[in-house]
Amino acid sequence: MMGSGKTTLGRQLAQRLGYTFVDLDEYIVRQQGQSIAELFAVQGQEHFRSLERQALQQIAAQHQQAVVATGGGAPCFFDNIDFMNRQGQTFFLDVPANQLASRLLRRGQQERPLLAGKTADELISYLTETFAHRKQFYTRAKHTLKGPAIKVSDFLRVLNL
Ligand SMILES: Nc1ncnc2c1ncn2[C@@H]1O[C@H](COP(=O)(O)OP(=O)(O)O)[C@@H](O)[C@H]1O
Ligand SMILES: O=C(O)C1=C[C@@H](OP(=O)(O)O)[C@@H](O)[C@H](O)C1
Ligand SMILES: [Mg+2]
Repeated sequence: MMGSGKTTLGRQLAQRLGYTFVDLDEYIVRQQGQSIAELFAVQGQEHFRSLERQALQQIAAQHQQAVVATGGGAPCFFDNIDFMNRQGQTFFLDVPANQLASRLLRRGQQERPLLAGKTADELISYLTETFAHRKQFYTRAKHTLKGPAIKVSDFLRVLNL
């Protein structure tokens, strides 16, 4: 989910493993020359989802040893979760919705078009409902890390490193 720490922890994990780090959102922003908010506003979410799928496949073809942080929606569209499971290890960061909301309130909302303009109450409702719908995709990841504050050492333990 948004705010679970994919970008932050993915970057730290890659550094610890000596792997390349790729953030799917950052890759798309650089490739398209537009922010995530602009992409949603100008061409719509559907177009963003197709760019996201294309980027995921490009990144997989470009790297052998990389940590990839996806956006929270990526595993929930097309066959992306199956595709990712075929490429390597996949992790679901299962962070409670109230924790996501407190991390994302205000600053985190601005750069995330799905959250922009929501009050605190609207944010918690949206995250709770979206999480409930998306769980069926997230739980197909090979590994789940659960808790309010997941750490890099949690990934390493699961990978026996
Ligand atoms: N493990 C963590 N513990 C506490 N706060 C975190 C953790 N990971 C990320 N954060 C904070 O939560 C916010 C969202 O993190 P981010 O890595 O962008 O999440 P995502 O990429 O999953 O949306 C940031 O403000 C970040 O500093
Ligand atoms: O959950 C989502 O649908 C989205 C998550 C975002 O990434 P983060 O999960 O890194 O915030 C970004 O891809 C876009 O705003 C949509
Ligand atoms: Mg991110």
